[in-house]
Amino acid sequence: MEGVDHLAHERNKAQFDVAVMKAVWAGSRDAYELFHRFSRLVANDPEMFIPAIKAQATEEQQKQWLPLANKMKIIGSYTQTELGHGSNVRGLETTATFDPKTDEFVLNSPTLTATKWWPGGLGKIATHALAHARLIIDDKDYGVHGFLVQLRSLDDHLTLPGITIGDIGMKYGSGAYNTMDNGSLIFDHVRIPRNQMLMRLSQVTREGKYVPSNVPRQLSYGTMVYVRQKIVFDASIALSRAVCISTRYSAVRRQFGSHNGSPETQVIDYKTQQARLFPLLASAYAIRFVSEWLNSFYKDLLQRLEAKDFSTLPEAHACTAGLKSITTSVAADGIEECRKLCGGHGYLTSSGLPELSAVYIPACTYEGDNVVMLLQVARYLMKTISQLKSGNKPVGTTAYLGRAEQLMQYHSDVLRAEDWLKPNVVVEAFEARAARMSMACAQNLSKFNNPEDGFQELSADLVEAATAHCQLIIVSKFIEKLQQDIPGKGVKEQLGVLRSIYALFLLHKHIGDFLSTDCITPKQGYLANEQLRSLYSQVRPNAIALVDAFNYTDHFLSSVLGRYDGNVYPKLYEEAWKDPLNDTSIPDGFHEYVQPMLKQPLHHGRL
Ligand SMILES: CCCCCCCC/C=C\CCCCCC(=O)SCCNC(=O)CCNC(=O)[C@H](O)C(C)(C)COP(=O)(O)OP(=O)(O)OC[C@H]1O[C@@H](n2cnc3c(N)ncnc32)[C@H](O)[C@@H]1OP(=O)(O)O
Ligand SMILES: Cc1cc2nc3c(=O)[nH]c(=O)nc-3n(C[C@H](O)[C@H](O)[C@H](O)COP(=O)(O)OP(=O)(O)OC[C@H]3O[C@@H](n4cnc5c(N)ncnc54)[C@H](O)[C@@H]3O)c2cc1C
Repeated sequence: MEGVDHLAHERNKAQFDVAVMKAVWAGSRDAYELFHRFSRLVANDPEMFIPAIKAQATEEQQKQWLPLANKMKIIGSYTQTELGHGSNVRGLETTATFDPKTDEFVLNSPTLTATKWWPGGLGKIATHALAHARLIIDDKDYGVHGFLVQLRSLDDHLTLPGITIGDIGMKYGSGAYNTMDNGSLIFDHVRIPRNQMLMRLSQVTREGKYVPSNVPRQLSYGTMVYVRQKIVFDASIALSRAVCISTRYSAVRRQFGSHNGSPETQVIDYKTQQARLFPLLASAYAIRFVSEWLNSFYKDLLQRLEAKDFSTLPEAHACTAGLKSITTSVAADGIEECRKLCGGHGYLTSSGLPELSAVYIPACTYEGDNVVMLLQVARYLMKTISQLKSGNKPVGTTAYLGRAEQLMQYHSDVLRAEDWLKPNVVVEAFEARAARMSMACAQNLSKFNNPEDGFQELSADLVEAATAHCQLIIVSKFIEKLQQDIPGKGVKEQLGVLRSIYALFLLHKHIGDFLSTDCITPKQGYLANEQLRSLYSQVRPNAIALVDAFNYTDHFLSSVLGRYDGNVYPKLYEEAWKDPLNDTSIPDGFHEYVQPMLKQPLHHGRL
């Protein structure tokens, strides 16, 4: 029935102020108002290019290029990855050789594997590329730098001489990511003026002298730091969208349990459904809050960089790389789990979930493969530990490693299931687990003569240690969020429940880590699980209101199963009838191919 709210009885169960929770989810009341007024930002925003210019171009270059990019007079593509090299940026092969006679750089792709491959917008639309290439002066290789290269005529959009561009072809699924023209590009001795090398961080003079910057070379990777922190925020959107669909549908869907004609059981009431769904609901909130924190950390980094304070750059890199990795993996896996939670209907395009999954899963790869990113975190952790000996006191997200000795002695004092609700009890257990895993890696590394050999050999353990560290950050930031003043009836209580679910679910999932590092006993692990079950029951009456707090419109969700009004079945049926196969009752080709078979004579009563 139109106009009837089939989920009203669920909404009436809520024990908290949903309007206030909407503002908490949005970040502030103002952010909520803004969000309410404006439609969502489109994920594949072609402005990727612009942050890179801001980060790497001189003021003069910015004055020249940014107005053009902002007014869409030029369309740029961030062109870094090559056919043979993605993760290993230092291994890129494209060259930009300085020609002192003409005061130009000559861009060239010396091999097939040097072909630029993947950059978004490059295949068909971009007029310019921010191309990453090795700077060569007098046969000397100065490593990878950024160059602005015009690709296509601004008059007729035809490619310029020496440039071969194409689209790299269809991608996973048939959905929206195929509307993105990820491209391939070969340079054949393409000339650009010297002032089109981005020279904020290092310069090449008219005489061909390389002037290295007095700032860390890692600043040239600044765009990746910027985009990675954006991707963490994006993960909260993608996961919460899937969770919203799956939670609403789980309250609508009924299976089994009918007695004497009573309705069947709502599948959301099955404990197994809750144990799969509610941790994802909690994860969506956890990722949202950690992304909020990461964004403020990033803003602080920018202010420091302005003042030539580079002290937090390594931590910013480790946090953005690690959180990008953890949150996109959780979101990608979570979307797939949400699809399964919707049973067969989840596999229909009209559920919105297959499309969301196909568009989202490359987030685990782009802007840094997730394992490669965790290995960067592991390097940072190992470096931090190695500096402990020289009295360096770690700060920020690694401050706990400064208490490593104490954490090595830690044994959880949990006696009852409710003890696991205390934030300090949880944080200590997560700190001890992360510290012990990292310390064990550091100790094993010290047995190798060549640290790089050791790093390779132990890389699987290092990834696990990095994961434990990143999970600790997320748990801690959730706890810190709740230390803020949050008004509204029941809002803080509900967030407290979600915080505990998030932490205890992780503890349950990684129980092997906690037990093998001797941080908790099997009995304490059992108590954590007992507490988790009781928390699921507390979330149950609030589940629909907690996803309503995301404030997503039906248009944004694009899902028959996730409709706000829960009116799923008539709409599913209606959607099916929009399938072009249903335009005619006899399918194309039936008369040509199927009917002749049906008309073949029977032999002895058989075909
Ligand atoms: C604009 C809005 C965006 C909205 C976003 C939401 C939606 C997005 C939707 C679609 C977007 C799709 C975008 C996709 C775009 C791309 O994929 S662009 C290509 C991205 N490519 C990568 O991410 C490559 C990954 N590889 C790397 O980052 C590096 O090669 C590496 C870090 C793995 C290794 O670099 P290398 O120089 O070889 O490093 P090391 O020798 O290991 O390290 C040297 C030191 O530098 C430190 N470091 C490394 N990276 C950074 C960094 N980014 N910032 C600061 N510092 C860094 C590293 O820790 C080492 O430090 P130490 O010497 O102290 O140990
Ligand atoms: C949808 C999409 C959009 C993209 N957009 C852009 C763009 O706009 N611009 C751009 O320049 N690029 C873009 N890329 C490219 C993207 O950044 C790279 O694909 C990404 O950085 C991963 O690099 P790779 O493909 O070389 O993976 P590889 O490094 O080849 O990864 C293959 C496997 O090797 C493993 N591996 C690699 N190195 C190590 C190591 N050191 N230790 C252990 N394991 C390792 C990885 O974990 C992975 O399992 C895009 C990619 C995708 C999928």
